[in-house]
Amino acid sequence: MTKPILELNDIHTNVTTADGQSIEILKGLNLKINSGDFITVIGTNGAGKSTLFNTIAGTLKPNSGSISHLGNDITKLSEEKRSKFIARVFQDPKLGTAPRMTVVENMLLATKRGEHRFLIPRKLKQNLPYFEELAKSMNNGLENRLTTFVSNLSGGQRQALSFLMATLKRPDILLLDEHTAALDPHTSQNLLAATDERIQKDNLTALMITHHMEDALKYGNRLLVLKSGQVVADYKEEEKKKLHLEDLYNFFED
Ligand SMILES: Nc1ncnc2c1ncn2[C@@H]1O[C@H](COP(=O)(O)OP(=O)(O)OP(=O)(O)O)[C@@H](O)[C@H]1O
Repeated sequence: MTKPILELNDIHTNVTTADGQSIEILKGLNLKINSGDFITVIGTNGAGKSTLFNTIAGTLKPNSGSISHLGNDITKLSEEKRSKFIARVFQDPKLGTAPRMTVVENMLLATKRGEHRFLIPRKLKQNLPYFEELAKSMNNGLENRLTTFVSNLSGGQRQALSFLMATLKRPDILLLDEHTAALDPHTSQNLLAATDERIQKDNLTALMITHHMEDALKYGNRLLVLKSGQVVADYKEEEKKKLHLEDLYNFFED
């Protein structure tokens, strides 16, 4: 059998509060992610969803437990080194892009994720048709703003750019941390549709945190429910297809 692309074993992760207290957020979390999985992740506020992403990305180191990537132990690997194979898109449109650079300059930098990065004007010209095609695929006019400074883009265009940048150099694991939450409903649905299309087309492995149960049901082949720092449900393929909104709302009661 092929090795999981990522495996988390008995992960315990603490965070330090403003008054210096260390509190355990992930409490013995286990998860196996297979190549091509598109997993939607839901759970109450404070369930540990972002802490899970921080632990996967290496922003936070677990107190105990292990993480392996294609069978190799990466528990102690730095965030920078993990960025060679893990890409992340955040909720905040200001994160993940360089505001004083143009759209295409940002895209060129993204082709070197996890490496030393500098801009070569010749490469920019060579890649222009490809970048334009990618921008078009986002269906929000980004292709008409290729030489615009990122700070002048709309929130939706900026998030679409962040998403493209995270996927330009194929990541083994793509982490989408409520990447459409700051957008209006129409813009959000547009970006989600473009996200899904790219994930399917490139057969990417992705985890997507969302507070919208409809989206959690609609997208992906797997649905994970987090509660108090543990996985309390993990619906795969056929099981997920049979789920209804009420089934998910039940997890948010008490
Ligand atoms: N860096 C930090 N410093 C202090 N507390 C933190 C930190 N990160 C997270 N926490 C706390 O840890 C708990 C879990 O947070 P986390 O962001 O992982 O939850 P979440 O499931 O993503 O929630 P939400 O849906 O609200 O984003 C929360 O109580 C949060 O306040």
